[in-house]
Amino acid sequence: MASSSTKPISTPPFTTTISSSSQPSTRSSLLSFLRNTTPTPISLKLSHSRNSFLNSHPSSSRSLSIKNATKTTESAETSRVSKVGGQDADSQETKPTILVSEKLGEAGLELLRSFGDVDCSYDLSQEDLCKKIASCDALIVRSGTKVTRQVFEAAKGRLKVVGRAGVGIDNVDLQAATELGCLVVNAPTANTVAAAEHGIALLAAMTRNVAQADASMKAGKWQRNKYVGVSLVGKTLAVMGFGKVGSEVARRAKGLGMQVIAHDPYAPADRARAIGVELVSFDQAISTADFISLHMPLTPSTEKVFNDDTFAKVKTGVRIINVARGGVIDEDALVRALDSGKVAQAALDVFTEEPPPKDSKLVQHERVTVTPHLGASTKEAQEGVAIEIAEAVVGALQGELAATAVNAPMVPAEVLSELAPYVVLAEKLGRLAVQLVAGGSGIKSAKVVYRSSRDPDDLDTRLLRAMITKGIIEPISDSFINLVNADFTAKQKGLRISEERVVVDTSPEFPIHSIQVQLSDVDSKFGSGVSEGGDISIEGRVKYGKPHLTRVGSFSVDVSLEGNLILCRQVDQPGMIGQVGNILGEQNVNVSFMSVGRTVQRRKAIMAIGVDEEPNQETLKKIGEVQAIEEFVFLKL
Ligand SMILES: NC(=O)C1=CN([C@@H]2O[C@H](COP(=O)(O)OP(=O)(O)OC[C@H]3O[C@@H](n4cnc5c(N)ncnc54)[C@H](O)[C@@H]3O)[C@@H](O)[C@H]2O)C=CC1
Ligand SMILES: O=C(O)C(=O)COP(=O)(O)O
Repeated sequence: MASSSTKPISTPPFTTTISSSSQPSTRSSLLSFLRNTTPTPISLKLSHSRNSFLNSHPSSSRSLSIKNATKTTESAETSRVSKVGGQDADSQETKPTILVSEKLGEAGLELLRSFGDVDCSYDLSQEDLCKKIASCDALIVRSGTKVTRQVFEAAKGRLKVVGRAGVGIDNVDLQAATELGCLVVNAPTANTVAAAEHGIALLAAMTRNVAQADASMKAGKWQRNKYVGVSLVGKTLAVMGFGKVGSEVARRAKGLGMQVIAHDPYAPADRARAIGVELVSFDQAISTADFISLHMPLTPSTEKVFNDDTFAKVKTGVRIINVARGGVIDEDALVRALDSGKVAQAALDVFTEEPPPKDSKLVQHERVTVTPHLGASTKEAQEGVAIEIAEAVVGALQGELAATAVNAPMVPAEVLSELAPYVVLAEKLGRLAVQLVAGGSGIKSAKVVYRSSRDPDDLDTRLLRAMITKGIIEPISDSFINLVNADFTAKQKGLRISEERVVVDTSPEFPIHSIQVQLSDVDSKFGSGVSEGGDISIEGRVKYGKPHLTRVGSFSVDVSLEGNLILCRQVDQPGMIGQVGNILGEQNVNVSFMSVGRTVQRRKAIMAIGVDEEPNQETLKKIGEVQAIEEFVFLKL
């Protein structure tokens, strides 16, 4: 039962707080970012017909946590890893299965092996990949594996994370991954220098005909006049895509005495200026350059941006280097431009189809230098990439947020550690608010109000918003909801989430003073949860690093958000805490926290009771029968 020790927190006016019990650490809560927990709302008094949205059912028990995942998977290979059946998975030793479908650096493999069962199966056909994937928790790929919708569907919900050991994720169907709640992470930094160096190597090799001259000598020839090259110094290089690789190429090209211009619609001008590069329009870049080096990702908007029209605008005799993706060039158009002399030479590391057909005109072209997608292939880059991706995948399998997530809010580590307790709070508030909704009307809009003393630009709320969305959607959806697909699922369900920032005069040491979740145009099964404005309204704060519920409707309370929660509205009178506490105690339900909030003394009060266990129906019925209690609701956190 509750002890009578008072927690040293400042309570709002008219609020009494009694607490016992240890609280979950923020870290353990953090681990649940990518998990799916499934509360089932139960309410007695004032519980009318359930609205269509809520009616949709309690959510499934799928989870991104390894333990739960093995619980729900039925494949033969899973049972080899763990046969937990219907038992409590916590008591089982389970190891995740990680499929590595392309060669990965040894240091990364070691890290993965220390955590899970690693299956290195290279050169799998799509069919074999689809068969294998149903028994895998993670998949690690490079550019050679196509992770299609078919693969995600074949995973039947078990696959939690796809790790791309490199930058480009054009071989992964991100939309399918997101819809099915599978996190995609990449390793964006470890191969930047390798790719840039390869770009420079191709540039130099192409202009001095190194590959052609080498082949000629090996064929027994000595052709000094045939392989006269062109110089780089003083020439203009256009870097298309001024990101990590592009800017490193630019830096190196400047060292070779080239003039460098760049085109990138999203690159900040000051970064370009800092290394003496002018950002220009696409047309200006291609029409003034002697050399064009491609460094943009392959996306629907960059696919075949180099086509007949583009080649018509380039300087005659231009030389092209592509270490980005083959698909950004229309390869047939490039062959035409080479044949016509519009393009003098090309150096290509990447191709639309890899490997390209043996009779590819482009590969066979005399003025084209080719390498088989070697941009990232240095020992250093491969070790770095392997470690970067192994860490991200292991973290994701443990339920942690990945700083390199491609299809979930990505938050820098320092921001994440500051936001962590608010993230836990955000999900719990969403979860509580939705459990107060009664039947009759679907939830169409939710509003989140963040009160903070920080400048709006200084607070990134994407992660909080996603967690509130997850909290709202999860209890009312039969599909698997996590941080990855929460927004997508909310949109599918027609739920609009708006956000408002209110600047308050509190200590800027803390990023957020309070978070309020309001659900409008819905009926509540707990009338006291409705604010004066008519919305279901729940507000919380982080206190001493822990999430607290501080307001329900227009009642101030103060209860630590852990375990489960009972909210009662009663006539404010002595003995209420004791009566309810006794009922719970008789059933061995431990009270972890208790708080009474009232508007006017001896009139209405709200009692918020944190309970470790879930009271049975009998216990809840007894609480409902206490005379002074007018309504109450049991909520799972
Ligand atoms: N050949 C190889 O082995 C390697 C190839 N790559 C390729 O290089 C690409 C770039 O890598 P990073 O620099 O690390 O990525 P990044 O994300 O740092 O840079 C990409 C840049 O392209 C820009 N961009 C996007 N759309 C554009 C457009 N329409 N026109 C011009 N710029 C546009 C972006 O704003 C961004 O600044 C990757 O997406 C990958 O496809 C990367 C590493 C190795
Ligand atoms: O990182 C990238 O985008 C690359 O293209 C490298 O590809 P790879 O891992 O060598 O197949």
